[in-house]
Amino acid sequence: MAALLSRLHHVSIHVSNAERIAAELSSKFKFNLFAARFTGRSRQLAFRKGAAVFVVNERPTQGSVGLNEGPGALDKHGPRRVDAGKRTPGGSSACLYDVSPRHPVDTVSNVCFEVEDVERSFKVLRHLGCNFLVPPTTVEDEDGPVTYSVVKSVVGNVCHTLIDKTKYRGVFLPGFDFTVKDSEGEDVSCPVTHFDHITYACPRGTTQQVMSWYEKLFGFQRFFIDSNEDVDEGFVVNQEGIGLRLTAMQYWKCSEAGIALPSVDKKDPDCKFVIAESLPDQGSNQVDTFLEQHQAPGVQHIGLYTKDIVSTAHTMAKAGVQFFSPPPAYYTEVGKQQEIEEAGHSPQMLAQHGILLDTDLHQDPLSQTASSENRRYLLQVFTKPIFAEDTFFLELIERRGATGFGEGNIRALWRSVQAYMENERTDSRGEGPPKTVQTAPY
Ligand SMILES: O=C(O)C(=O)Cc1ccc(O)cc1
Ligand SMILES: [Fe+2]
Repeated sequence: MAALLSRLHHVSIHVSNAERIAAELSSKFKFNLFAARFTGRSRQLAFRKGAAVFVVNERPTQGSVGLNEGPGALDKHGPRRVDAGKRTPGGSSACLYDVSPRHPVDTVSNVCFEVEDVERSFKVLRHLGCNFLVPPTTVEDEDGPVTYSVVKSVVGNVCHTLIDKTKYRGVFLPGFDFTVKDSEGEDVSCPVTHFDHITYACPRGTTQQVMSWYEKLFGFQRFFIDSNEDVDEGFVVNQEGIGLRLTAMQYWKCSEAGIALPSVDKKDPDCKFVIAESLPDQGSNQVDTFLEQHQAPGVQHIGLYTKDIVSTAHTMAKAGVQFFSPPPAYYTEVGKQQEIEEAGHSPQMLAQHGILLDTDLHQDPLSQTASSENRRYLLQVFTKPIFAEDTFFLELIERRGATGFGEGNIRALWRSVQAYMENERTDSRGEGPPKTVQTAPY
């Protein structure tokens, strides 16, 4: 039996300069800083937009604490409690609810999940051979206790904090102080509601191992991105210089149902996970670039779900977010133009910010043709890398019925990134004038 997850709680970023990424998240991506924790050695800043929460941790530059040296590090005597009664919880620990990674570059390295019972999860997972970096540890403040534990994932530097907040009445976590109350109302110009998916960049040949790990330990289930996808191969795009293998998995929120088996009580799927690996002999690509520059497998991008991608991209672009754009021909190609119009959008509006549209022609088994009612759409736009290296980026995604990832969008994204790496990126580093990039038609 796996340890089931109630829901995704937050995603934690570790950077050398918290101020820079904090400014990006709040002024450009319109996240609200709502809680913060400062110690002599570190800063942790929590930002949210809808249910999507990022915690930005500043890497201590000197005398940093290693993975297994933290205050809650696992000792040979099993779990130990840093416990009750503290008004200022967490003492001086550098990264409460996380480990301070010794990672050489900025990175998104912890995906924190809520669970119902950390002690129980710990026992189950340890029995299944899981590697714990922090044993169950309780911290509390006047709003009650929270118990957490940190487990190392099979993917590069990724860790998962498992957290039980069921007895906690506060808004975020003990140890964090509230900053100005963020506006609770919906931001109509930028309606991002939650994390849609998290994509890992992994080395060739490791997808199966990653899938099995998440299946066995957390009960994740495979889902097919495409109806023609091969069970063993995953969704393979291997043409015209694109060499990508994608495999997707998800879990079901199970908090309200107690520990129900996902197959018995299918609740809404929570954030999906995508494993991306490159294929050989297709030249340089964004997955290998990530692996080189990040110096490990890890979180390559996160899809932010929005109810209105046009308005969100417009607001963010005005605030300075840079998006990848496909070549203008994408929007003037007859088939694509018609597809965009049939979906109720204007090619000009989508072109303005590089928004891609894919149609999933879901054929009703009883009907001969795919009518407009069973067309499902997927709109996506990808930002340029957020950190100094070509590693992590964000994506905006609006789903109109489509649940997977569009092959056309993946191709368009791939080409835009390729063009950027060969052209703009070198140009922005002052290495010569822009070159004309030849791209294949869509
Ligand atoms: O399409 C998406 O949003 C995905 O998440 C799939 C994906 C994964 C990795 C890439 O380098 C490009 C596309
Ligand atoms: Fe994505």
